[in-house]
Amino acid sequence: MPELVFFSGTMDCGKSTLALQIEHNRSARGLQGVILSRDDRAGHGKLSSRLGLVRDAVEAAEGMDMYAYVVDLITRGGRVDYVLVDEAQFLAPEQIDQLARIVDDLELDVFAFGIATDFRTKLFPGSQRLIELADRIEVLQVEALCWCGARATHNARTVGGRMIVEGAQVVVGDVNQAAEEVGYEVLCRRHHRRRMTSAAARAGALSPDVLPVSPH
Ligand SMILES: Nc1ncnc2c1ncn2[C@@H]1O[C@H](COP(=O)(O)OP(=O)(O)O)[C@@H](O)[C@H]1O
Ligand SMILES: Cc1cn([C@H]2C[C@H](O)[C@@H](COP(=O)(O)O)O2)c(=O)[nH]c1=O
Repeated sequence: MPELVFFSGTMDCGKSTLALQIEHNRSARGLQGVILSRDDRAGHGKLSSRLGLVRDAVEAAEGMDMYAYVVDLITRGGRVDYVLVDEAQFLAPEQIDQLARIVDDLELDVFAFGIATDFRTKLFPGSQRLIELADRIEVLQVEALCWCGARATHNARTVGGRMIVEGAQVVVGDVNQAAEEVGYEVLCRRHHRRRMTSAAARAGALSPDVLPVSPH
């Protein structure tokens, strides 16, 4: 039975790596996938992993009808055995509905990879729709860790290592960015709530009175 599967986890937990592995294993057995991505850090039309692998992908642009794209490919004689989408959090909810229609009407597996929540802990609209529609949600087994050693469950946006809570929902970026650049850091909920990034924790350790921990 074909499925819509949402592989989810924090940033930097191995989602793109798994996407590339799934594609590799299937293509090794002669299966042909449609590989889509949206706003990958490596550029438009790319699917990249921090392990260093990168491959070409179809850019899942704003307004693109995912169902019509696959139907058109098949109508023109192309072979499609499955569909894979990275950075699926950036898709519009209606594009997720189109992915579900690919599963139901074309009977193809669709594998979507993405983070569920943004730097303010709010669901991305695309991820919300995936949670609503997916046959299965898989949480990645390789845990990203907070600086305290606990499992990281949330994504923080940082400038110079300090957590910020204002700004646009979508800002393409990476973890471990140089100071002053906008970047991201994965944290456990406790430290996300306290806005305590690794840099803030280091500063707190140097002068314990700098960062009183709010009980709220
Ligand atoms: N130098 C490295 N050696 C081993 N593993 C690494 C290295 N750099 C990154 N990784 C692994 O890659 C993971 C990030 O993979 P990636 O697919 O880019 O994540 P995601 O798509 O979830 O943001 C890290 O959690 C880590 O396990
Ligand atoms: C938390 C958060 C992240 N983003 C962006 C930053 C990256 O470009 C991607 C996540 O990529 P990854 O492969 O999972 O590391 O999402 C964003 O735009 N807004 C956010 O709040």
